[in-house]
Amino acid sequence: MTAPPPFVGLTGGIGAGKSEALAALSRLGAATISTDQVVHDLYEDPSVRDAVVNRWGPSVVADGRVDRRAVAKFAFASDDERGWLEGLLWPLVGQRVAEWRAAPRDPAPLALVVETPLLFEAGLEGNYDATIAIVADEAVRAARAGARGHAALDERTARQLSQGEKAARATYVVENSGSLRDLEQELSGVLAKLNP
Ligand SMILES: CC(C)(COP(=O)(O)OP(=O)(O)OC[C@H]1O[C@@H](n2cnc3c(N)ncnc32)[C@H](O)[C@@H]1O)[C@@H](O)C(=O)NCCC(=O)NCCS
Ligand SMILES: Nc1ncnc2c1ncn2[C@@H]1O[C@H](COP(=O)(O)OP(=O)(O)OP(=O)(O)O)[C@@H](O)[C@H]1O
Repeated sequence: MTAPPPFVGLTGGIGAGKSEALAALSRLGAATISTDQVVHDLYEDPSVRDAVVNRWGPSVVADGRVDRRAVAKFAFASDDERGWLEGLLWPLVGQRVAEWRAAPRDPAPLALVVETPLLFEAGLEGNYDATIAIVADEAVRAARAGARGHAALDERTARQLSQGEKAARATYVVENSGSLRDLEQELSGVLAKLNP
């Protein structure tokens, strides 16, 4: 029997380029999943929608759908509120990722890569065969994140480890201050190391 593909956690600061890295890894032959996207999908689940309405009231729903900007304002207002939301969502995200990981794939991908912004903060590194931190110059990252217009950007940042701490803990550190082509090339090197 051949060994299963390496199970890899990908993280990085807000705006460092995690989503672009995930897209590049997919082009290079990895199977990928984004926990941010899983969270977005979970908000379509009526039981999740009802739970956030029960907690914060009807203003978190617009036209029948959860308004994530409104949720962010409530969730990042205090550690208790943020902790409540993470307690609701993280087990559900874990279940979805486990199902995704177990799905049969033919041909086998070069790696199974999970984008997880809070990988180290949540203590998940032991779940993975290897971890990748995407980092970018602070000014580049701030400009990219600022352009996104995230609600409660400072509070999100405060809940995360610094780029330096993420990089120190990761198996591989990938610099993304240059072009998308440079990013893909670096990630190609990481995939080669993961598949000696
Ligand atoms: C607060 C929510 C509604 C904001 O949605 P929004 O579309 O504005 O942002 P999105 O989900 O795309 O996240 C963008 C970035 O924000 C940061 N972020 C998201 N959740 C958190 C958090 N709990 N703590 C710190 N940073 C966070 C991450 O860097 C992430 O990449 C949403 O992020 C959420 O429900 N977060 C709680 C669940 C969680 O912890 N998700 C992280 C992955 S499991
Ligand atoms: N190397 C690059 N060259 C040009 N633009 C880039 C590069 N890397 C990322 N970007 C752009 O910067 C923005 C943020 O990148 P991306 O969404 O991949 O980061 P992220 O870490 O997933 O961000 P978030 O934390 O906001 O989810 C996007 O608009 C993306 O297209």
